Amino acid sequence: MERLRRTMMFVPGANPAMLRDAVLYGADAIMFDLEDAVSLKEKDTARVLVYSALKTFDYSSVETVVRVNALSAGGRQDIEAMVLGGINVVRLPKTETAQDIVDVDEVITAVEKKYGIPVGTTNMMAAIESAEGVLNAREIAKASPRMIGIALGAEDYVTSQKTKRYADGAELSFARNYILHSARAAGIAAIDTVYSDVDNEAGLRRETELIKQLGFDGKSVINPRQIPVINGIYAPTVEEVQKAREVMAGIREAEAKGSGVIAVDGQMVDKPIVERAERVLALAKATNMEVD
Ligand SMILES: CC(=O)SCCNC(=O)CCNC(=O)[C@H](O)C(C)(C)COP(=O)(O)OP(=O)(O)OC[C@H]1O[C@@H](n2cnc3c(N)ncnc32)[C@H](O)[C@@H]1OP(=O)(O)O
Ligand SMILES: O=C([O-])CC(=O)C(=O)O
Ligand SMILES: [Mg+2]
Repeated sequence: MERLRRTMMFVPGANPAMLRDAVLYGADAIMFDLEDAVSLKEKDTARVLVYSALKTFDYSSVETVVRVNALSAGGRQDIEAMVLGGINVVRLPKTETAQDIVDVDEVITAVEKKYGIPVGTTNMMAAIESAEGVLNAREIAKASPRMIGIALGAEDYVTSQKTKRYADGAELSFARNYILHSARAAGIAAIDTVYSDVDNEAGLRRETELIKQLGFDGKSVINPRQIPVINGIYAPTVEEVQKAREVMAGIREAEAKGSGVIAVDGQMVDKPIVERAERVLALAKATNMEVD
């Protein structure tokens, strides 16, 4: 089973208490922020704080991600400190072109070589936050073998589209679908954007149901209260697990009889349905549900 990326929690890099406790809340990934959650005068402090957090705290149960600044705005120093600190993934915000990814890849490679870290150790992802970025998503997703995912950054995106976020998400429909297709075509993860209204649990639920239906792996998160809601929506239900087990038992029986297709509860079961059942069981196992 591929790595779970249901919840990636932003943690402002200049906040020592949040850096210390971030791992406690059950997010699949902790995303240290050196970009928009950090004021200009705190940029250097945040870089040092996140570096020492990486060296001090045990993040082994989660994937560590850092949102760096643009290469022209301190990103080189960010990357050097984070790669040296052992970060798992560098996330480039406001990615516009595949060349942006190639440029960051080169900086990471230079840092890995400088410190004797095997080249390729550090993964990358891109946040896409503009029309240009969305239209180039397909090339961005394939721009480096380090790429593990692409994410929508909807707050900047709607601003650049001269709109705002609405409850039904219609303004994000094209970007979400294009980013999702680009990620799937490249064989990497698709991560949906943050839900900024932290006190609106019903709204978060609606949005998460929608992006799960589309096929996203998960969402970026800004507050610990959002994590159990999203992880819960992504967990398979007991009925889904039961159905998946019936499908697997049925297909084993059919294969024993030399057939590739059977009916379970009046529904046709063939290869893609078996693949989905396997995914449900793997997801159930990964989320510690009882499967057998
Ligand atoms: C458009 C973008 O770029 S989004 C990405 C950049 N933005 C961010 O990173 C924002 C991150 N989130 C936050 O700063 C905060 O959650 C806010 C400002 C949205 C809300 O703050 P609050 O109302 O104080 O949150 P809340 O009361 O739920 O906090 C509860 C606890 O969780 C902690 N917490 C809140 N958010 C986070 C976080 N993102 N990471 C780690 N810990 C957090 C708080 O420190 C608090 O801890 P405590 O109980 O030990 O004091
Ligand atoms: O990447 C995200 O979801 C947060 C962000 O920067 C944006 O929405 O502009
Ligand atoms: Mg943004």
